[in-house]
Amino acid sequence: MDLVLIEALEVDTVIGVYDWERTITQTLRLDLTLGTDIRPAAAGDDIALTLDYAAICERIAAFAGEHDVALVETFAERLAETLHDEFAVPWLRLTVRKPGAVAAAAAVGVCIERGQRTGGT
Ligand SMILES: Nc1nc2c(c(=O)[nH]1)N=C([C@H](O)[C@@H](O)CO)CN2
Repeated sequence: MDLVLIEALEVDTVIGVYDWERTITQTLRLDLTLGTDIRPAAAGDDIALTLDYAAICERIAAFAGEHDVALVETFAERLAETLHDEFAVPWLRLTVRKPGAVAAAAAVGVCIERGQRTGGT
């Protein structure tokens, strides 16, 4: 399986378990590794035959703007479902970091893997 990468994508959203967090927008930092087979796109030099990382970044920004949840776990799980459904991603690893949430830490967050990681030749 080949991998398409998106690193340190910053998106703004309403997120948090505390009342004061319900009234502000916070920035999340996302790392995504998306499983695919890049060979058809490479053979045809055709963006339509691969995962368009620019389109995926736009979709993630829109998703963040539309959603309002308490936990980074919920954000990660729902985003993974959305990407799986809309971009036919067979496997992904998604890290969601919330910088500044804990003063003594550079960031806190979660990392999930979803889907089937198939072998390649
Ligand atoms: N496992 C989690 N722990 C905590 C979360 C979270 O989303 N997942 N969130 C908070 C607060 O919203 C915190 O980020 C505010 O600083 C606390 N723990």
